[in-house]
Amino acid sequence: MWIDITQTLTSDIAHWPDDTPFSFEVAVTKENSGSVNIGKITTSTHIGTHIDAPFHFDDAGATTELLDINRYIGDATVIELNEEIITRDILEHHEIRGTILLIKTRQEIDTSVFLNKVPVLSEDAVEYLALLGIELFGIDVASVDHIDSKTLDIHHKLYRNNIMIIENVVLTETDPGYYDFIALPLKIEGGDGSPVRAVVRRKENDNE
Ligand SMILES: N[C@@H](CC(=O)c1ccccc1NC=O)C(=O)O
Ligand SMILES: [Zn+2]
Ligand SMILES: [Zn+2]
Repeated sequence: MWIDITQTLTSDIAHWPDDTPFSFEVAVTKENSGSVNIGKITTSTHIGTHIDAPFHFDDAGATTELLDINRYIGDATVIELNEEIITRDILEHHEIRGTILLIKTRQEIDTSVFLNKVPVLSEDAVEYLALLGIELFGIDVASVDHIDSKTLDIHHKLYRNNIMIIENVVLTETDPGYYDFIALPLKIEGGDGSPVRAVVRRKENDNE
């Protein structure tokens, strides 16, 4: 069974301060058109469960339509941590398999609240993930850097180590373990990121 680990896009879903909120409306109604309802969305690309294209933090980085979809489908490990700074030493205490690591740091998520305090990886933790062969890093908060960071050091460090980023995954219903994972970005030309529909399926055999 596939498990949805995506935030629902609602009119009150949290957005970055001063950023574009998410909105959906039925812009044309069946009554008016005589045939169909037609929706219209307005949103930041960094809304809810989403991926960051490298162009988000590097003008020379790849934009959304150029991303390799193979990075966003694969074998994932979910681990649960409570530390504010996630170091290599902490990660070494967990058996991480596959190319995707998802870190669960929250037992409850209110998607209408923008959390200002988030756990972050240390630089040596990023190097360790690269050493393990991780290609996609995900976490259940709005950013892989401190919320007030202007330099986005961990975004850049992950990028330099060839690790892509997914933020705001919902892991409240997901126990630590090994999963198949899919979360595909929209093919937005010139895009700096994209909301995704992220799903996981527990591996039947944990030795797989
Ligand atoms: N790096 C964040 C987004 C981010 O930093 C941001 C998004 C919208 C408006 C402002 C932002 N950062 C401001 O300092 C992210 O990856 O979603
Ligand atoms: Zn983002
Ligand atoms: Zn980000």
